Amino acid sequence: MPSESSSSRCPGGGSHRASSAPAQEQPGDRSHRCGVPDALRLVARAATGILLLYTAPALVTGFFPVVTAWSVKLIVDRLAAGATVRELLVPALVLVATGIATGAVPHLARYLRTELDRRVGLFAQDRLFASVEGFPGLERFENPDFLDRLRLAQQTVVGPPVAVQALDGVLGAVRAAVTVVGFLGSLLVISPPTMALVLLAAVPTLVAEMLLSRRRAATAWSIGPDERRQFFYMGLLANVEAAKEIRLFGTGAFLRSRMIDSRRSADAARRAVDRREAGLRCGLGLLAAGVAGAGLLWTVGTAQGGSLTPGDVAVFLAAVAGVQAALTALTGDLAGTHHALLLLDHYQAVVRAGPDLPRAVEPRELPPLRGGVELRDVWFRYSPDHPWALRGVNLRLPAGATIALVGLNGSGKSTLVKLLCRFYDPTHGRILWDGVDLRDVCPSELRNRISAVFQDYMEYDMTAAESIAQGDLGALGAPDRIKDAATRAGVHATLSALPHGYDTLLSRMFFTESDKKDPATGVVLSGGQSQRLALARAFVRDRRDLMILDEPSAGLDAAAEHEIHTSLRAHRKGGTSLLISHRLGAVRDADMIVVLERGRVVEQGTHDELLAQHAQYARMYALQAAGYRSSTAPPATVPSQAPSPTSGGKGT
Ligand SMILES: Nc1ncnc2c1ncn2[C@@H]1O[C@H](COP(=O)(O)OP(=O)(O)OP(=O)(O)O)[C@@H](O)[C@H]1O
Repeated sequence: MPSESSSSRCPGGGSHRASSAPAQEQPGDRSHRCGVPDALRLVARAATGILLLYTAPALVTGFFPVVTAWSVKLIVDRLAAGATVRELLVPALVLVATGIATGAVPHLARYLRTELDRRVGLFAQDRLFASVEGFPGLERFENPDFLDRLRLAQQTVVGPPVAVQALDGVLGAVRAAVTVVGFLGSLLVISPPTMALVLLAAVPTLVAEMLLSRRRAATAWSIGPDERRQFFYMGLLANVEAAKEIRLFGTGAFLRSRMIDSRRSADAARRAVDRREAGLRCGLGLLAAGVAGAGLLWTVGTAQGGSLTPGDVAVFLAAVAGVQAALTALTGDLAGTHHALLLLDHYQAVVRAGPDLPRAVEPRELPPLRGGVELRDVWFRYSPDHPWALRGVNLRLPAGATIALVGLNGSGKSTLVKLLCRFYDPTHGRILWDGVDLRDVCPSELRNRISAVFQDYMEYDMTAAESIAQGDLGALGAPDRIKDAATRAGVHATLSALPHGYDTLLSRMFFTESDKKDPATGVVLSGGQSQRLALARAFVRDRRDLMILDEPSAGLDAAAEHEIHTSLRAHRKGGTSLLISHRLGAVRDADMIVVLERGRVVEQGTHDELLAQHAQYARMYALQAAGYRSSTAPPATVPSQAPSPTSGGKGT
């Protein structure tokens, strides 16, 4: 169990506190729900100065419609009273100034807004991926709920960041509220009955707009699955990997119809809301026109009686239109803010998720491997809902030995490797590195001592040298190390012959308009060559204590796999290696072969010892050897020394 005491630093792993991994948050979990202050804090941390510059004019513009109406009123009233030019000058200048500001401020605000988007986007993106990079384990990457949340969180940082959208919504709502209050206050001063009339007309608008925005938000969420399906089919139809099967199986039309069905279904939901919105807006328009008309008749009549001035009539008309427009904007802004905050929830949940593995308070140093790695009664399942992948594994990997792990599909080989790298912790039991429990060491320190090629190795869209140096970034400035690793992986000749040698880009993704026709811009390696490149990536860091090759050679022929393992042993004399392979002949020279079956170690020993046991290993080996014989008949009995399956088909 992780020990508990004061905090200390773990290189690359953050501070250590005794804590178990936080419970997996679900997308529906609202315990950390974001509010406007969270959005503001994020924007302020990214760009305080621009935030202040942007906020002030954005709010001031709320007064413009009211100031304009009052200026018009004063001019009209003074004109009607036969005022002099001097008396008209001030309201006229205010009107002109407001007009200029109304024309200029939006452009300035737009520039500040885009700058705010850029800075907040950069800050939020860096923070999001720093958090993701900080998860030491793999569980979250294999959890569909978390992946869904991560996908939504990524959406919040591409395009206009949602924190700025939330800020904009709030500013818009405040601006609209300022306009409404300004007009109502003006009418209260001029004529309380007209204010009551405008207020009365505003209530249905407000209610209708709120209902509409709620329905729009509900529709946006309800069509989410349809939209995701649509994107899935779009991606599939444009994907080079899928293209082979789609063409061969002739499923293109089927997939396209599914994509279109998803779109139709989403469109139908949107259409229903649009229709409702159109009907309601027509009603609101009629209501506004009715109120404006009735109010106008009343105010004109009152003005004729001398109780209201012509300017009061102008303010009334501006107020009816202004309040309706401001209320529509207000509800739209509030709905926009609500939507942005819901998305920000996902962002914050990822950023605040914390490490996904328990952390030792005082991490122990991991010494270079002297004795060995030992698994003691290790049980593991991916979650309580999953069956056990490892069931009480007891195994010792002695330092300096080459150990092969074999077994049928699903027997737990890759799972065991994931535990050795501490991508997960055992559910029960312990893994000891020279007696030190892996739970008590910093994951980054452990991984510093390990090199590996995984079954699902990566292909990087980088130059050949950069791609190999991903195994050890220190090799970036050391071409000899890169060449040595490539030579050992049997890919040096291929890479040297590329248009720019090791500096050739292994991708056709990043060409520009000018060099897109130049084949030297980038090349695509074959599957087997890519696999050798992945091996070179592992070899470039092979001064590590433990080398793991998890089926590194599925794309290579049997002889090539044998050659790789032989070369590995020669270069790693004295080093500890764990080899996983389905080709038993390729690993027959290992110091120890361990057979896994349904998560249990069922046999272990040297090749000869295991053959002598006439058990599962011997059966598997005989079966594979039979596949290499010229005769297709299975062997009647298990031979004591079957021919090597790596003999490349030149069987007996
Ligand atoms: N991410 C995962 N989530 C849930 N179950 C998993 C996950 N990965 C593997 N399993 C399950 O754990 C068991 C062991 O799988 P594992 O990949 O370790 O087997 P393996 O021996 O490496 O198989 P193969 O030879 O096919 O690579 C299998 O039942 C598999 O379905």
